Amino acid sequence: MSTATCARFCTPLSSGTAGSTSKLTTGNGSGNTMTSAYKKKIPSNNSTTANTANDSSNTETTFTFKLGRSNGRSSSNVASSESSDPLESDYSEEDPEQEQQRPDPTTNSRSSSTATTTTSSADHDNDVDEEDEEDDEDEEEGNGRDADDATHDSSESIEEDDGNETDDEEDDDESEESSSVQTAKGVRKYHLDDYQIIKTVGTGTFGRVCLCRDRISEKYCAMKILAMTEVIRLKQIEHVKNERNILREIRHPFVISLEWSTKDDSNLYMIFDYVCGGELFTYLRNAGKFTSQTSNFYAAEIVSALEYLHSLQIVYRDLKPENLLINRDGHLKITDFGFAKKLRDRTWTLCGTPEYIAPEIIQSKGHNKAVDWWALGVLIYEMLVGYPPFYDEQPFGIYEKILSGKIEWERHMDPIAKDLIKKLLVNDRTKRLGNMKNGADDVKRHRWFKHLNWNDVYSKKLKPPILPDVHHDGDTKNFDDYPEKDWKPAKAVDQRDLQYFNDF
Ligand SMILES: Nc1ncnc2c1ncn2[C@@H]1O[C@H](COP(=O)(O)OP(=O)(O)OP(=O)(O)O)[C@@H](O)[C@H]1O
Repeated sequence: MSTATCARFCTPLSSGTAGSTSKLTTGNGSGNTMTSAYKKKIPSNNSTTANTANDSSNTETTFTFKLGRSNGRSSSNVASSESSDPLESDYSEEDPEQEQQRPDPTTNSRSSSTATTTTSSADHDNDVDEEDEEDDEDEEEGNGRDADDATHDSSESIEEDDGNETDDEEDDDESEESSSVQTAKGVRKYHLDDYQIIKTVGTGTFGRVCLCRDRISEKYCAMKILAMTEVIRLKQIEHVKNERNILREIRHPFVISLEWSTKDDSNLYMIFDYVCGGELFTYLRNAGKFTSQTSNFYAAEIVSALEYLHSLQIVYRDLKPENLLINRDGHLKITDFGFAKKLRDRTWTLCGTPEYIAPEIIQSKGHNKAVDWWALGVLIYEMLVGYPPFYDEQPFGIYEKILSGKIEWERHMDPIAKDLIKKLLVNDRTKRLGNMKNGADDVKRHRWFKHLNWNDVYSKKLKPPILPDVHHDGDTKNFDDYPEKDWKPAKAVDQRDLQYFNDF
């Protein structure tokens, strides 16, 4: 989710009220109960509305949408359980010549959706024997080692799907409202009361993110507060636990740092460093598009982070400008690990934001970290052009365009950047840059990054193209205002439900 924003270019499904959820049966449109659409303004007076529209595709898949991850952008969590391949049937008669419908860059609308789907084993095996083929450049050679060498138990439930693959949870005693944590300065006993909540800076499906001040260290931090009732209702227990567990494991200059997490009987709490510059999304919409140099800077920091995450077998799965925060020093911090997952092989959870979803996710083929490289291609395109390469007013239209593989190119686009995007937006993931035998090195060695010293990237030695306008570390001017009176205390969950979060 995000702040200061807008709906995405496309609009998912039907409209509703912020914070609620929706269930959609694709096909005849029956079964839709929708959720939320935020209406927000971007600071630059670009007003935006999160439009939503009824979907009318003809499959029998049930989707549950989680909306309102960002102000003005709706995000959706899709749980699909009735069809082994929910989207494929819609693409049999696609028209490859169909003109790409261009988004109006003056609207700041984006719908994001995340889908969780349980598919049949038949589908899972579709791709298992894919092999790499040589591409037209050295850097693209590979053997597709990441692509699909395993089978998967398709009968997993949504929770089981993610939960089973997050077997790195440690037993710990940190599931109290206070806990002792080893810090650089020794053991600290953390309490929720240590944090003085100052202001809401973001909202999400399950709650909100607040700027707060650590009374002990006097540092500003961001507290993500998730109402357990909502997490349970939206069947996101395992995603939230994944998020916490993965965040505890990682440390990287361009990834948000989790300081502490806890719960009480109504909420889950995660405390992060506060990133006061706001979202890259806001800067991009205000600028219209970025120069090749600016895009290159942000892309490089993302490549560095993705390489790190993938080295830990973590697939991020939600790359988009809304989830990229700009720190006071101008460097990026990737946030929102709600869809990140520790992989054993492939995973079948359908998730992401429509414009950023890779073809193999749409086709329920099982996917791996290649989806992040696909999303990087979408992101670089969006930074350079101002809107994403696959656009339609409805998610199914977006999916259709993604599968068609047809991309419209701006005449004056940097040809070297275009070459990289083309190599990332390859439908066959075994030929996708980043997912071949040299992994991230192939991306790092691409000509668009030729001038970079990657150690300098990691060490934040590159000069940031944008320095956020902030006066102090706790400045909230880059975030929208949220009426604080809108927040009612979350309901306490009963003991039985509380057990779902025993290890949080
Ligand atoms: N560490 C942080 N510092 C500053 N702002 C933050 C921080 N973390 C999150 N935010 C703001 O809060 C918003 C919501 O955060 P996040 O996306 O993590 O929440 P979420 O509940 O997972 O959202 P969603 O329901 O869309 O998945 C972000 O888009 C960002 O604008």
